[in-house]
Amino acid sequence: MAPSPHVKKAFAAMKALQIEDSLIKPVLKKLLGVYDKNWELIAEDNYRVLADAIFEEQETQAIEESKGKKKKAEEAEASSATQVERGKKPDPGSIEEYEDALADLERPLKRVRRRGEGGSALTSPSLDSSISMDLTTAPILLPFHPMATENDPDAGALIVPKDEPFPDMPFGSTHPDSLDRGNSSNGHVENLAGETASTVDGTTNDVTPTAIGSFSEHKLAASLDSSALELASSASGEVKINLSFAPATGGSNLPLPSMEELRRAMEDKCLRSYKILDPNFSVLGFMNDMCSCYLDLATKAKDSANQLPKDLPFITTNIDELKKSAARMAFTSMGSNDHVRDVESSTVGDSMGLVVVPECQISADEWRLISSVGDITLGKELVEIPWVNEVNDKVPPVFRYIAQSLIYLDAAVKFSLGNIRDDQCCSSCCGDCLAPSMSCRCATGLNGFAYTVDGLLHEDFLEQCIFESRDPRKQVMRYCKECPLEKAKKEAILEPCKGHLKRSVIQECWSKCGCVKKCGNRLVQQGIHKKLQVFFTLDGRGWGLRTLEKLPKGAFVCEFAGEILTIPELFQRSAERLTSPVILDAHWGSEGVSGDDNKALCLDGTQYGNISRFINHRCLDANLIEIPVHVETTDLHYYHLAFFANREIDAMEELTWDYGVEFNDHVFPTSPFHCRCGSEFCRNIQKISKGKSVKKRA
Ligand SMILES: C[S@@+](CC[C@H](N)C(=O)[O-])C[C@H]1O[C@@H](n2cnc3c(N)ncnc32)[C@H](O)[C@@H]1O
Repeated sequence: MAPSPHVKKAFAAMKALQIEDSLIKPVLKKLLGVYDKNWELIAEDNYRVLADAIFEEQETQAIEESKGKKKKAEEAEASSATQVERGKKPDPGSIEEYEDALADLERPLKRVRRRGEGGSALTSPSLDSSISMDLTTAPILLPFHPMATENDPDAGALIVPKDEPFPDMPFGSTHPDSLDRGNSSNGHVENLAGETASTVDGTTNDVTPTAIGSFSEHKLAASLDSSALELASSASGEVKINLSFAPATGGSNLPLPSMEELRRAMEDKCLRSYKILDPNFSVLGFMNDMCSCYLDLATKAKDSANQLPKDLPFITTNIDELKKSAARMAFTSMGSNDHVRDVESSTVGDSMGLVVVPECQISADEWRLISSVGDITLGKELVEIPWVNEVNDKVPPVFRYIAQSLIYLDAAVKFSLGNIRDDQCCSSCCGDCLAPSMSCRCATGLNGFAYTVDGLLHEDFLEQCIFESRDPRKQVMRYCKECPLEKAKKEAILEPCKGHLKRSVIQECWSKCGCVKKCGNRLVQQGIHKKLQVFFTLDGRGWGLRTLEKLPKGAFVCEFAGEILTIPELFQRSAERLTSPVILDAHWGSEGVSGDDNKALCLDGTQYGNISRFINHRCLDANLIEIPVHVETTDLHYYHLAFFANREIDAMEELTWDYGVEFNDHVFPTSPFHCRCGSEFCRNIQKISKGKSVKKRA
């Protein structure tokens, strides 16, 4: 009979994965039986099920061998051979025909997957009693250990899982008392019934029962390599994966996802991320993804933005690992030595088997960091802004995301309706002030309407702003009688004002206007709409912000939000720690601007800030321009600082703005940096002497 092309293809696919022919044959035979010779299913995803099944078979064999069951395996093999000998009619396309043809092919024994990595068995049938993780049926135990609080005295009790399909399985669990009692911390793992489970070194311990259940004797499988996976297997080969799940403090009221939801989310993630047979697939990454998915599903269901950390759980295969990076697992291949160190330092006892994860607390800031992988804004903007790090294992600095600037302490910012004169707004109009039929008073403001109906800056207005900031011939300087910056230095002799650049400003419709929220003259106050991403730069500038979509010239990107500080507050703060201030000096030196200490303001986005705190500096030819925007008050001391694209910006381009810093001149007491902007106009290279204007930013 001519060789079946199906079988031939299957062998070729496995050979490409450097799997020995002798391993393929028995497994393929079984698969044909399981799948009722449905080649379509077997061939899916480049014979994924076959590869998975072979890996499983290998693992099964390894386990059986170690348990002294080699003999049994040989019998099974012999029995299957006898069946063939007895003249059982070969299946159409039987693999026997290909043995000869494939016999002389090279058969390197290299495994596709790395040590410590398991095959995904999410969709492949389990051929024998092999190790598998079937999320559709196998329970994933989530021991939940809230600490008892005044309001919830019951917290701290173990939650007993419902309807365990595998009642005789031991579990690695994090007992709330495990650290205190000390008797469960030395190389043994306690099952849910409080019985003692054997560790891999065979020692046992007695533990006071704390929950229901009865367990037969099983050996605990060693965790894969030194990873933090908590796996337990029974003699029959069933495996349970323990996700330690505990709140940081207090109780949890998260609407937890079902196992089915989790399975679907993980499958989706695997399909997207791992491309099935990718040699880089790792179980550890998979497990961490699963934890992240679980957390995502749970926190999405509950407005995570408003959650206090004490209400939220953390889920971990190893808490230190997760603390360090939720995204790290997905973004980088973690150094194995690091990982071992993490496991060792975070586990109690020296068990090489299941690890007992101590009840860890994570700080509120760490929690925010972990949970913000998908959206660094924590849902506080209209759009999600993810962060990625494809360079190293760093996570973004801890800060509190605020979409709008907030007064720190003494800043005298007045938002009052009385401040807005009737002739400064369009109280009689309705709808969209940019609509052609509208004659709106705001249009007769300083610059008319700055925006087009398409939501972009008018070209001529943008050009004017660009000239004002870049072209010394167009720059107008204003000088304070007593400059707040000089005053704040508190030097014996007050230095004269160095001058402040006069800038064109935008006046948006404000609260007294009768137009709708969606009015075209309310662009900045409508918030971020562009797809942005925080990423780690390759050239030593730390984190940066880039756009994931093409931005037209004049598009609004974001505003600079931070704490509103007075200048004396800024100087005091800068003496204590690093600040990233933006001075709101666009009107300084003009009429109507007092030298009052509490009215000269700046924004500091270091601790409380928005996405703009990640925008790096570029000398002169940055692609963003910052423009003052008056939104809720006519008070010239306070305005929003909005970033617009000053040219068309490609998707994935980094967004930059010129901080206005002169690298050889330290007006503000903040840390200077060595500029790596790469611009041909870089002031750090040219070492231009004293600047033309007061720095906007230190
Ligand atoms: C507002 S932060 C920008 C985000 C910052 N890269 C981060 O990782 O958080 C300003 C700091 O970024 C770094 N930075 C920004 N632009 C830079 C440049 N052109 N060259 C070198 N470092 C830069 C400096 O450390 C600077 O103090």
